Amino acid sequence: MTASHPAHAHVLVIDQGTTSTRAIVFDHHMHPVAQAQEEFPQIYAQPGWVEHNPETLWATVLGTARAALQKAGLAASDIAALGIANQRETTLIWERSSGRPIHNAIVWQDRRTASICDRLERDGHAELIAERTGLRIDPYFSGTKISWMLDQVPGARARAERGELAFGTVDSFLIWRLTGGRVHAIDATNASRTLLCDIRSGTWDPDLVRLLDIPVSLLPEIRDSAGSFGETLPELLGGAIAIRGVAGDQQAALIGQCCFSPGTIKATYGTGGFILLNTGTELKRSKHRLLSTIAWQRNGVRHYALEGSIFSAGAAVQWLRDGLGLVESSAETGRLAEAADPAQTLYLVPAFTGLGAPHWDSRAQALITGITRGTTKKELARATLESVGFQTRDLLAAMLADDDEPDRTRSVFRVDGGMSASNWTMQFLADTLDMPIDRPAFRETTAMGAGYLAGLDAGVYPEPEIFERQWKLDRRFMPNAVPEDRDRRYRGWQRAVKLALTPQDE
Ligand SMILES: Nc1ncnc2c1ncn2[C@@H]1O[C@H](COP(=O)(O)OP(=O)(O)O)[C@@H](O)[C@H]1O
Ligand SMILES: O=P(O)(O)OC[C@H](O)CO
Repeated sequence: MTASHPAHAHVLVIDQGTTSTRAIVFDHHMHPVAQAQEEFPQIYAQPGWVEHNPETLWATVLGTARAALQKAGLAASDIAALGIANQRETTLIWERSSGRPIHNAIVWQDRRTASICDRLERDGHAELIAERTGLRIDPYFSGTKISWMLDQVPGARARAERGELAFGTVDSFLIWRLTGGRVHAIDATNASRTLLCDIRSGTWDPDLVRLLDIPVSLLPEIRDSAGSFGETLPELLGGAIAIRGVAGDQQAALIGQCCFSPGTIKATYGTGGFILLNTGTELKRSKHRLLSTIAWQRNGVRHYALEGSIFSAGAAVQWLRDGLGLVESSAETGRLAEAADPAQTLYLVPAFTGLGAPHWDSRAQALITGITRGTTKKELARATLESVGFQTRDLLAAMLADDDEPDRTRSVFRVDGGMSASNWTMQFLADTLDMPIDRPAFRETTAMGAGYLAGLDAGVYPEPEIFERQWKLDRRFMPNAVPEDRDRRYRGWQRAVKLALTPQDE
């Protein structure tokens, strides 16, 4: 990107996501030069539970990082910095002495702590938690998952109190393993998803730590997203590499999409869907059940975002493919949707792991409405893809209602994630939101964002004003729906959602 940098100043990124781990090597112009990816199994031990085997995560991290370096024909000494992006909220606790986890990682989608959340809600803590953390009481976040592990794994609480255990989200766990236990740290974006961090100051909140009964010795140190996280053990990647950029994957995508200005939005459609609106250095509060979250922290200065979190986006497509066996590949859903009968109005509310923003109903049940004798997999595929558009419209409406400058907010909406490959879904999104949707040429924006943070800290990549010039459009989807049809269909979606929500008297 700047001609003065030596050609060996590459950046390696590990993107540890919900269903797969990717590693990408970028050169000093921020061009990707090699990539490796490995999927890993999801563990559904009980209904509503989702776990990952930490050793499998670690194996995929090492495997993909080594493979990417090898494909690039580079050695560790060619890498100026390592960046990490990770699935957020997913919770691990491990032994400080051995680095061995005491339990499988409890994944962000896991609902097992719904009753702990009910108790917090009943005891009147919602306001305090929202004020300090920008979050809501929901099993999604790490805090109640930590409490659950301490209470359910035999001996864990006593060991934690003796200082023998360490907690971390996936970034912390990887930093611990990569540095051989020398660094126990978390970046500010990941900390902001734990339910324990005061996002006004970027520090652990003693009241919340006490409320959830979590020994302070468990907690990692909160650091800038662009900054030093130690060095990898030389034997892991063939030489020591400095870890200099860390961010939760959704925040990393916001950076990779160059949404640096307040009012810009990115939406990532992977397993879930996450829509983030940059609100600058101002911490904005939502009146419409969105989250406030740290977008990144650099030189101790925090930037913030409003976030709408959709728990099932691509997950619903995966269900059609792997659960029902209706399609062989995810991409087939677009072709089926295209051929669906326009006269049928089917709705799928994909509350497979409850509903996130703006409903926050962890017990909501998935449902399909409008089935007739004429319904085929074509209409079901269309309803599945449409559910992503409808859920996004729910969230955009909340963002615009929270916004003092809604016109500015309607100017930049950039998409990425596996599902953004679906032209049919992106056109439906533009139609439903009634605004243009921009898809970038380089879609690994999560890795790009973490790589940018690491390269920026290493002095290899330039400041945001220059970096954002490299963002390139692949395709703009223009809205093209008949307003009456669009709004009638959306009202039908809203009716279907009402049926999926837990009745108030339960
Ligand atoms: N052409 C497509 N049409 C619809 N869904 C797709 C398409 N390609 C990928 N997906 C969905 O995108 C998801 C994978 O996206 P990815 O960003 O890799 O997810 P994650 O980071 O959560 O692991 C899967 O759920 C898959 O079903
Ligand atoms: O790994 P992804 O892309 O599904 O993202 C998961 C989110 O970080 C959960 O909050």
